[in-house]
Amino acid sequence: MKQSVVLYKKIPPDLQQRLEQHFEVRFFDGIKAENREQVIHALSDAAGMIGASVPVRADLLDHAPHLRAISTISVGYDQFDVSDLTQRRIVLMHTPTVLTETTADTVFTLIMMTARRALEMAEMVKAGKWQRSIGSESYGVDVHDKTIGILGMGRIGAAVARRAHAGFGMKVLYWNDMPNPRVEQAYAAQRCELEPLLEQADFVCITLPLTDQTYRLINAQRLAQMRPEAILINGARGKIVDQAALIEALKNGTIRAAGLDVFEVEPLPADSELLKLPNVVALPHIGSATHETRYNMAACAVDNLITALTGEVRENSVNGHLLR
Ligand SMILES: NC(=O)C1=CN([C@@H]2O[C@H](COP(=O)(O)OP(=O)(O)OC[C@H]3O[C@@H](n4cnc5c(N)ncnc54)[C@H](OP(=O)(O)O)[C@@H]3O)[C@@H](O)[C@H]2O)C=CC1
Ligand SMILES: O=CC(=O)O
Repeated sequence: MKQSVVLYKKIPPDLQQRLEQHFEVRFFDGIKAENREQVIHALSDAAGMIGASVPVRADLLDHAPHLRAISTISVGYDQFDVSDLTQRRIVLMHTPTVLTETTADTVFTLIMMTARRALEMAEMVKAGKWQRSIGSESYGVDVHDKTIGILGMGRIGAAVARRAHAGFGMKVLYWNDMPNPRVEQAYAAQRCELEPLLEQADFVCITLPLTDQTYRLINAQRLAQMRPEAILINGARGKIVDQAALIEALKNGTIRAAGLDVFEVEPLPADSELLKLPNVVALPHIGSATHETRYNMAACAVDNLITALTGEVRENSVNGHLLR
């Protein structure tokens, strides 16, 4: 008899078929109040789960006594309590690498849009308000030859550093718990403490995971350490920034602008003050959202679940090494 798995995000039909070759698949379009009882029922004999964008914690896991693997269609895994999963002997799989370049492109999109005020200017043109040559009040700032400060020099941070160094001639500073000799050599990146990085960078880019240590890392005090001309880019997780403090800093000119793909609460409420600020570019968490990359992530996650439940986990596991 096939093992049963809960699929809680829509994936391309050919990938669902690949799953179905190995498992009995019970599909749910997300996990929400309306279908929670049915999900819990399906979890009662499930060996695996695969999906994204939903916290999967003890309130669900307590109903899944046979669960052995969860495959998240994301690289970030802050929706999970890894030590609880490990205690339950559930392996957590994720999708690093396949989304690195696309997410770095999104970070650079935010850098360009905020620096050149592309959204404001495009909205002005669309509104039919472009009636004469623009004046200095509408100018942006250069990106090339500036200093970028990258918080979290992992996969995505390094891909951002490559674009900054090779494409824009930028000086690269970074803050990371361990040195990254490869980026130091390849992109002349310099590792620094957080405070000097914040004091020097024209662009501060967050590419860190959300953890207890990084929660609200960028608070009012750290925003005040940034240059008034500096731009904050968050392509990682909203909760790494104190959003109320950021709104204040953007309103009172502590920093120039912010480019945000992620927010404390998602979807960002339509009445958020952030949306009223002209110096904010807000995207709906689209870091990896291209057809190619989302397909590759789903394929990676499907293969991860198959390996975790039928083979030997060698890569893409968050806690596999703790379970051997
Ligand atoms: N907006 C979007 O759609 C997307 C957002 N993301 C987010 O981006 C994050 C980063 O992804 P990725 O680059 O693949 O992950 P990596 O693990 O490769 O990089 C994270 C880096 O941050 C460092 N780091 C972690 N904690 C700290 C800390 N407390 N202090 C200093 N450095 C720290 C890590 O160092 P070390 O390894 O030495 O601990 C590592 O170098 C993901 O966790 C996810 O949340 C990812 C993809 C898309
Ligand atoms: O936010 C996206 C991810 O893959 O993590």
